[in-house]
Amino acid sequence: MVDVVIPISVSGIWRPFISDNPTRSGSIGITVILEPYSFARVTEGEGVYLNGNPVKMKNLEYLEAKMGKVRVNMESKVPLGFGYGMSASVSLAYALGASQIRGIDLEQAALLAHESEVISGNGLGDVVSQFFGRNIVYRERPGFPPYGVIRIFEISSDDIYSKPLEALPTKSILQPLDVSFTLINEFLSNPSIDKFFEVSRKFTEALGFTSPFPNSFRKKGLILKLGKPESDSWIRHRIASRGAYVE
Ligand SMILES: Nc1ncnc2c1ncn2[C@@H]1O[C@H](COP(=O)(O)OP(=O)(O)OP(=O)(O)O)[C@@H](O)[C@H]1O
Ligand SMILES: CC(C)(CO)[C@@H](O)C(=O)[O-]
Repeated sequence: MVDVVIPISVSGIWRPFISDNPTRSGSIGITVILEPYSFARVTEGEGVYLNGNPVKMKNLEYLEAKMGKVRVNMESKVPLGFGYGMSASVSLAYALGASQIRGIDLEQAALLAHESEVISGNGLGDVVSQFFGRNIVYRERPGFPPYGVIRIFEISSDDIYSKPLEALPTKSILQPLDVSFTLINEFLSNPSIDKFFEVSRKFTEALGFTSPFPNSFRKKGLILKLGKPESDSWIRHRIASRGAYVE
């Protein structure tokens, strides 16, 4: 029996880089790593369950084929498909848990989770950010290390809120926009939580996603907001100071 702990990841800027090699594919961009963590118990058996519901996705078929079947019971405070990087979290939970049961190196398992995300088209930078990252992650070069390169910004906040709106496919947000480079540089010139929200709002608006709330942006099917909202129906987050780990 293995317990795995995984943070949420929400990208505010991204630019896809897809090649024939899934290890080298991914995205550059800026991503905030958030609590609450998801918890997964991985055991011998089969079937992946998120908050008691069976999960079927291509990522898991890939991981089952590469690592053999295991059973994953996962609990998360945020839903799958909205933009919280949950497909990467489920894949990482599977891969990290199975690695301990089958005697596979942890980083090799994370690579398989990254490949499963790229091949299924569900995510590009989430596994790298959740596994190697914490706080705010700048993916300078796309792909899994050593091809991929990340830089971590030690920024903290416990004043972040999200509102899940709807599940949307990742392909609806993969249009490559050149403005991503300008906005990444804008963040790098003054890295702070306020700047992260400012550049993320500009980037997601350029993609056609708008938020009616102040100090916020819409990433795919969710709104991420800095500062307490007027209504209570939001999920509260703290920036996570640790990436995914096996307990
Ligand atoms: N109940 C469900 N709701 C949403 N998606 C589901 C569900 N069950 C299985 N899926 C599958 O889960 C995957 C969700 O991947 P997706 O990348 O959209 O989610 P995410 O990781 O939460 O978002 P993002 O990658 O934008 O952060 C899809 O392949 C979808 O088909
Ligand atoms: C493509 C993406 C925005 C989906 O959440 C994410 O995986 C990322 O930042 O690469």
